[in-house]
Amino acid sequence: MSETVDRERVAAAVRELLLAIGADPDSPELASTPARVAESYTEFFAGMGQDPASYLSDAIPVGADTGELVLVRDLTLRSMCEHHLLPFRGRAHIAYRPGRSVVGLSAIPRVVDALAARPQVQERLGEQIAQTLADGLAPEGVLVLLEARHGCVSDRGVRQADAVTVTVASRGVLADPVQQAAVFALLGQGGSDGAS
Ligand SMILES: Nc1nc2c(ncn2[C@@H]2O[C@H](COP(=O)(O)OP(=O)(O)OP(=O)(O)O)[C@@H](O)[C@H]2O)c(=O)[nH]1
Ligand SMILES: [Zn+2]
Repeated sequence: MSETVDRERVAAAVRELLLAIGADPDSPELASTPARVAESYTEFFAGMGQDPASYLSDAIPVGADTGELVLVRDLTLRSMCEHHLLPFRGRAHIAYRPGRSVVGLSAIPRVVDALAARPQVQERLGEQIAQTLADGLAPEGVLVLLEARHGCVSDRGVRQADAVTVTVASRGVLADPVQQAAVFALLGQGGSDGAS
């Protein structure tokens, strides 16, 4: 993994930003802020230097032993909206019908994180997760359900503090509404209390 965030450049930009809003970046209160924000940006945008497919290289062959459905639900979703550079946060639920292989369970949140820690829109993020899993696991089907609250919707503009956006991206047999219904039924059986 290579780090692509240039801390010095971010810090210089934040200093400019503080000046632009009429604040004094040299005041004791704000003197460390540009460096702190730069450090935060290395976390927020850590996915920029990552290849999400690399987390799927250790697929576990299972052949006829493969179960019918794998659902990894209630993953923490953290991303950054590309329009306003404000966070959107919630949950990701990933289902797939395996082909000849499955993948270690921890690989799935790593794929989600690598694609989420970039400037994103929710719909594209869901599609990219679905496509990465479809390419890397050759499953019979994939379904990615994301539910998130967007800072740009809750804290500015329309200021809808409770609005949750739900998106679905699917591939293969899980693009079929009847098969999707089985996943939605499982998701409806408790566990998640919605985006947080
Ligand atoms: N489809 C989609 N829209 C998003 C997402 N995140 C933010 N948006 C929307 O992107 C739009 C950006 O609209 P613009 O007109 O360019 O910016 P704006 O004037 O700040 O928009 P308002 O939020 O309506 O004030 C807004 O409607 C946002 O709510 C996302 O993940 N998916
Ligand atoms: Zn936004």
